[in-house]
Amino acid sequence: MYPIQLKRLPGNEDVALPRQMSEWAAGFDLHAAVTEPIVLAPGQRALIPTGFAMAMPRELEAQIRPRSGLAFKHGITCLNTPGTIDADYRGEVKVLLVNLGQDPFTIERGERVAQMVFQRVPQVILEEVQELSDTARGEGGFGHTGK
Ligand SMILES: O=c1ccn([C@H]2C[C@H](O)[C@@H](COP(=O)(O)OP(=O)(O)OP(=O)(O)O)O2)c(=O)[nH]1
Ligand SMILES: [Mg+2]
Repeated sequence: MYPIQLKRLPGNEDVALPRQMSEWAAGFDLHAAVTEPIVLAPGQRALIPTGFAMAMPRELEAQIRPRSGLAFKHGITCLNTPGTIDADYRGEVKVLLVNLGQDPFTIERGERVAQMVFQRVPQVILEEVQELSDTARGEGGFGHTGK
């Protein structure tokens, strides 16, 4: 269990903090902290505030992912999915939504607009070399094994 600290930002006492909607849910749903409803026209994007900031151990990241129900029913998704929350970020968590549907979609205050999944990030060291190890795949990619 990793401890994650959440800080509610002023004026958002009425907006729920991230929460799991079932006991084993991978994602914590994020609630919109918009001050008034936002109408997203087809093709339009908007940065949605969530009303909180957080601190997590450095070996973690948080991914902001779409909710499949909003995507399926309304074409609402995260433009930068999965969004990346760095462990050292202390600003408000925001959700970049885009409307890929055919109808305007209204985002109400308190509505669940996305979900946040925590992941461990391996610590790595990048080193520049002149030669890479040989493999059977070599440089083959982008479908070279067939359809
Ligand atoms: O969906 C997102 C994506 C990012 N962020 C915040 C947290 C993250 O740590 C920071 C930077 O995100 P990212 O690295 O994806 O954006 P960038 O364009 O590279 O900005 P920066 O130069 O600030 O790293 O913005 C969000 O609140 N929501
Ligand atoms: Mg960045």
